Amino acid sequence: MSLVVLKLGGSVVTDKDEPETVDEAGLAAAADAVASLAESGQVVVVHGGGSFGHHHAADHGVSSETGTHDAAGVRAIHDAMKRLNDAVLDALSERGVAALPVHPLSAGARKEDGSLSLPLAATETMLAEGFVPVLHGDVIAHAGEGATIVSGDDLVVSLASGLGADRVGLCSTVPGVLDTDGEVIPEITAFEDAAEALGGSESTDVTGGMAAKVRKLLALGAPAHVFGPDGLSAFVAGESPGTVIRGE
Ligand SMILES: Nc1ncnc2c1ncn2[C@@H]1O[C@H](COP(=O)(O)OP(=O)(O)OP(=O)(O)O)[C@@H](O)[C@H]1O
Ligand SMILES: C=C(C)CCOP(=O)(O)O
Repeated sequence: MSLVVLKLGGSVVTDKDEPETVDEAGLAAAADAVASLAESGQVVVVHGGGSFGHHHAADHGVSSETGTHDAAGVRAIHDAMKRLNDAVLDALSERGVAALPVHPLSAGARKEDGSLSLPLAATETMLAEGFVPVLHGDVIAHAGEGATIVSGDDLVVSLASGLGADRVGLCSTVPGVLDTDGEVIPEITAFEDAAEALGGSESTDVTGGMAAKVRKLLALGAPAHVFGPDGLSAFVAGESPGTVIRGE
């Protein structure tokens, strides 16, 4: 059975500029797409932080590299992500999807060099039993740093390579990776293909926006599609909307 890893960008399922606000229309469209994918194969969902995780992370001075030992701060970030995760799970379960949460804080960790170790037994067993695991960008224990942020994009890379995904999709608010004229770049095989056009994110985002996304997906070694909400149904249909990123 085919396995799809789909990331729902925080900017798709939340209003990124209003603290802790779900984008109901964006979430509904995304949940419809997951429901269609789940009818025909296995799917792992990952969602980003949007206006839930990033504001709290910035307030506590925590990023992917800079950690904290303040347990209250870690909980503030994690609890916000759990609230968003609950909203995503509710939207999926309303559509009959057997969605279950996997919280990275309780499952994985980072080594001193920043590399992510994400045990996959829970996710794998859920898939085998017909569930749809739903992970999320989170705060995670990091050797020597206390706890740092793990982005949904990092989780996608670990999941896709560890589980041997057949297709990877990242749904963001932009229709793909854009060139300096604002046109979608159809294919990226090296960072230089898009370096000039790759800035960070326009909103509060402690994990690096589109440039970091492209770097991580190039390291994946499997094709990944970056597309906007309008590309969701094409991705579900097995087409190739937006930008395809193929690592070496
Ligand atoms: N060349 C580019 N093409 C497309 N988007 C770009 C480019 N350069 C910078 N960006 C920014 O990257 C953003 C997408 O990355 P971002 O990490 O915010 O997406 P996301 O995955 O939806 O959100 P989150 O990190 O909350 O999950 C766009 O909204 C845009 O502001
Ligand atoms: C800020 C937090 C907690 C999650 C970040 O995940 P991302 O939005 O996928 O980068």
